Amino acid sequence: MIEASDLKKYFGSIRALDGVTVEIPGGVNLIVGPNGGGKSTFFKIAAGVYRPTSGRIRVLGKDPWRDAEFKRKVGVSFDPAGFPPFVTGREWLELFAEYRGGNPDEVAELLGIDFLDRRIREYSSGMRKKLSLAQALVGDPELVMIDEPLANLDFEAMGRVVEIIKTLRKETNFLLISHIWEPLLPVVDRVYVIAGGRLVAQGEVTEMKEVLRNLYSLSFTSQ
Ligand SMILES: Nc1ncnc2c1ncn2[C@@H]1O[C@H](COP(=O)(O)OP(=O)(O)OP(=O)(O)O)[C@@H](O)[C@H]1O
Repeated sequence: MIEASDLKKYFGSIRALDGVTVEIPGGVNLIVGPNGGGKSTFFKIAAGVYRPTSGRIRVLGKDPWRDAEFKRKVGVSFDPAGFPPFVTGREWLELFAEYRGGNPDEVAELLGIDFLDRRIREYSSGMRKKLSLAQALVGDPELVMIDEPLANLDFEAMGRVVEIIKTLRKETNFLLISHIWEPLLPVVDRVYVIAGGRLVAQGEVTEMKEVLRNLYSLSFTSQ
């Protein structure tokens, strides 16, 4: 689904990604790692937002930076999400539905969104997160990429998102970045740890539970 080879992204002297080689198969894939480790940079290259400094990436067989067709097959939710303030949630989702298909009302119902006709500038952070998730899901894309799917959500909404992934994983692939990884583990297939601009661990979720627990307790004991 995603293949990267010696992928690098430098911002001046900052080596945000410093040679990542990875093959991410279909399924539900979770990227974790410390703040500033390079997760979002990898995500943005995979989403076609950043051009790599060097190296190669293919997502669903396409070059995300160059291939316009790519955007019809992939739904993306960034964190933080950027929206134009004066449009309504419905108008925003209609833009995505226009080129990817799908129905804004259906995806809104799935996420428990009952505020589609209000202007986005009136939304709370949790409402913005839900709209951003809806934007990634509308039109049933082949790959759904979500940066922080559970951030800013209440417990009910978190449970709903986990259930949505559980249902959709039969026909859709996911690439997730999440600091809140524990609720996601039951629906995740594989975990990747990016730190210091490098891929430092990867594996099936069953093998990675211990690695995750160690990372978590290390980050507490080192403070
Ligand atoms: N647009 C940018 N310009 C300059 N430096 C950047 C830019 N984006 C990221 N960086 C730097 O690249 C490094 C990796 O950042 P990145 O956002 O990829 O990390 P992350 O793992 O997603 O972190 P977090 O968990 O805090 O979101 C950091 O040192 C960051 O300061």
